[in-house]
Amino acid sequence: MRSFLVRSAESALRRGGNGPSARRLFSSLSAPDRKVAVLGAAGGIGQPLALLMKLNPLVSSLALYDIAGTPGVAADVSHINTRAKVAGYAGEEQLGEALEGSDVVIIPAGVPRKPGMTRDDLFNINAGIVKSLCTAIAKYCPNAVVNMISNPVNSTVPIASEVFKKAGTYDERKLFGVTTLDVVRAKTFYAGKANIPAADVNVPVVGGHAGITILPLFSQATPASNDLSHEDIKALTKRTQDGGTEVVEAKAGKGSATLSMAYAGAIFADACLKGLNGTPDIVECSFVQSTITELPFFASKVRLGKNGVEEVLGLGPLSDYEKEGFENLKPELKASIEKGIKFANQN
Ligand SMILES: NC(=O)c1ccc[n+]([C@@H]2O[C@H](COP(=O)([O-])OP(=O)(O)OC[C@H]3O[C@@H](n4cnc5c(N)ncnc54)[C@H](O)[C@@H]3O)[C@@H](O)[C@H]2O)c1
Ligand SMILES: O=C(O)C[C@H](O)C(=O)O
Repeated sequence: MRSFLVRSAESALRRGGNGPSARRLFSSLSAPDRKVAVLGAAGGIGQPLALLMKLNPLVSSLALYDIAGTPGVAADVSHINTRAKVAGYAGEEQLGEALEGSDVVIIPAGVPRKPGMTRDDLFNINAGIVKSLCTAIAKYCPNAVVNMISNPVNSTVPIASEVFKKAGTYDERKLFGVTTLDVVRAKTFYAGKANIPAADVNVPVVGGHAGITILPLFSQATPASNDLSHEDIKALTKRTQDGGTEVVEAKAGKGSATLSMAYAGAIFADACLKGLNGTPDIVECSFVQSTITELPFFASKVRLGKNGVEEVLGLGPLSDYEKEGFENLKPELKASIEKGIKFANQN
């Protein structure tokens, strides 16, 4: 078994990996059995995410669930000669079986934006979807780590927390809003402007996942660049905050980011799996229950471990521009969190 894993990881590296992220994604060589379930697996994110999770040698079992279409996706992905055994589940009656025994559940289920919409415009449809999926998670895999991708993340994560609280299964260390795409974008845009290889760059992104609630901390970017003016930093911040809208407009009615999101989702799920497996020093940004501000949820760097969140890390020193952004984002983020909590308790 070990030599199979070594060969899978090495050949994945040879084929695709040339940076720290790719190396981290494919690097573990002797791993315990781990089941990952993707809910919404037939969708624009779900399909490439299923592919990337099938390539991850940390995954031994991959359950692909959607309301329809998953048997085809599962048959297709299952022919790839990597470790994970793949099964497709379609329709609510198969949801329990898809979830049972899962260590990590990734949720990209729900409708995406069209041009002119905000993420909050998705609330009415996606809140109900997330609520019913989380009710099933509480029943069938209450100990799983949950990676919430469905928008609006600033509200869907609080909805999930309330559902789990009501079911008596809430463990704040195991609920994550996936904000990795904001980090991926901040790294790419910064690298482009500073003329640094993208794979070498790190940029924390804090706050939430919508418009001004997305706060990239370019003052903490590594490697530091002395070539960027304040105007450059403002433009990079705005582009990171509007990155989702940039894709929605370019797709012109055919949805939002799917491929970059699948990449970001795979990076984050890999970090969660590494944490569960006891790999030390796994740190990613994520929207989690937090006490680093007065808000109950906030995205920041978190250290991942055997139980999910091991430590919520502080914000570090902020520039004056970032301090202003930090104060400005709080009212909108607070309202989105409260909206999610209210929905979960009234419906
Ligand atoms: N967190 C992020 O950074 C981020 C990035 C991109 C997109 N998103 C969000 O992810 C979600 C999905 O985007 P997409 O482009 O994949 O959309 P999509 O429409 O292509 O796919 C969504 C899938 O969800 C499925 N679905 C709907 N109801 C379901 C249910 N009850 N159970 C299981 N599956 C269900 C649909 O059948 C569909 O296959 C959207 O809400 C989008 O806004 C988040
Ligand atoms: O922008 C969207 O609606 C999708 C996603 O949240 C993104 O950031 O790309």
